[in-house]
Amino acid sequence: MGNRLNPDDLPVADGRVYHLDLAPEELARHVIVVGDPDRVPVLAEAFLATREVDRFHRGFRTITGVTAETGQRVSFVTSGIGAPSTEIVLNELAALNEVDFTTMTRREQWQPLTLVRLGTSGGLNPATPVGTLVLTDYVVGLDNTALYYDIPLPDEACALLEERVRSIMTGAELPGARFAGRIAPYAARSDRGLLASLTAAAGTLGLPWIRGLTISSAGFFAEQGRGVARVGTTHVNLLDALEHLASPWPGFELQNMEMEAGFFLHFLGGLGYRAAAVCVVINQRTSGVFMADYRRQVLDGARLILRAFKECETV
Ligand SMILES: O=P(O)(O)O[C@H]1O[C@H](CO)[C@@H](O)[C@H]1O
Ligand SMILES: O=c1cc[nH]c(=O)[nH]1
Repeated sequence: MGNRLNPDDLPVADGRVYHLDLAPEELARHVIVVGDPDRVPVLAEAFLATREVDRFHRGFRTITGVTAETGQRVSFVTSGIGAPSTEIVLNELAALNEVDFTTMTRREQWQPLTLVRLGTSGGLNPATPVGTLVLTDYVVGLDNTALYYDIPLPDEACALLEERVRSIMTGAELPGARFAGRIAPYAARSDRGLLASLTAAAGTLGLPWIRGLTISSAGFFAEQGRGVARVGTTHVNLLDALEHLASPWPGFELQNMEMEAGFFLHFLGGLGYRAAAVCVVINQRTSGVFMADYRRQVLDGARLILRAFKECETV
């Protein structure tokens, strides 16, 4: 029992993990993770033929069931907003998959989970219309939550991206800003096989979609170039600066900005799970257009992911 987990390290009450209020057998091996808890019942209503679990705790709604279209068991899980919240959820999902809750020890064997983040995002590419589904190829995270997890660089493209974004961020800093030089961009990528399945499903369904580069910010306002508050910001014209990122590399077109894909792909890639991100472009940061009703596009995104899950199952 040397590797028994301390109840304070992994809090479990009534056999269910603390924040998600979920037991190991209640989690499916294919998971769609959404930011907004209200999106969970919408997806369940649209896609599940049967429901076996519906839980809501600490703002995290989870529904598990079998889909009508593919007959696959799937969980819809909430990440909440931002990397810190996502860090809690993904650690608990991994524990549900890898820990025996009766002995509180790590299982010797477990199957990797397959997870896709389905979210909304701000469009950074003027050529990509609002309503498009962005399949994240690579992501650069600007939060510091991921920096607590020492995961090797996935490839050379990630190394290049980290360097480029670091240099762009530094160049956009206001001279003398207190936190100048403190932001450390990190890059991650979607699982190649899962991304290929998503790309194939998107082509089959005939939806507006594009593959590209995503920026994951640590916040929604100053972090995404929104100077709303009455305090100064560390960077000037951050969005203008980031827009210059894509140009040197065909295939690395910058597409969108959101708040979870960076940690999601970094952490899950480190665990060896299959993970990807699909986000609807709901506004155009460069022109200021905003689409408040994106329910149909989110449902399209979920349909696409469920198709890809089914294809992956046979690979
Ligand atoms: O729609 P979700 O999945 O929440 O994603 C986006 O929307 C939130 C900001 O409004 C952030 O969580 C961002 O990543
Ligand atoms: O602009 C946007 C829209 C959605 N989500 C974000 O994080 N930013």
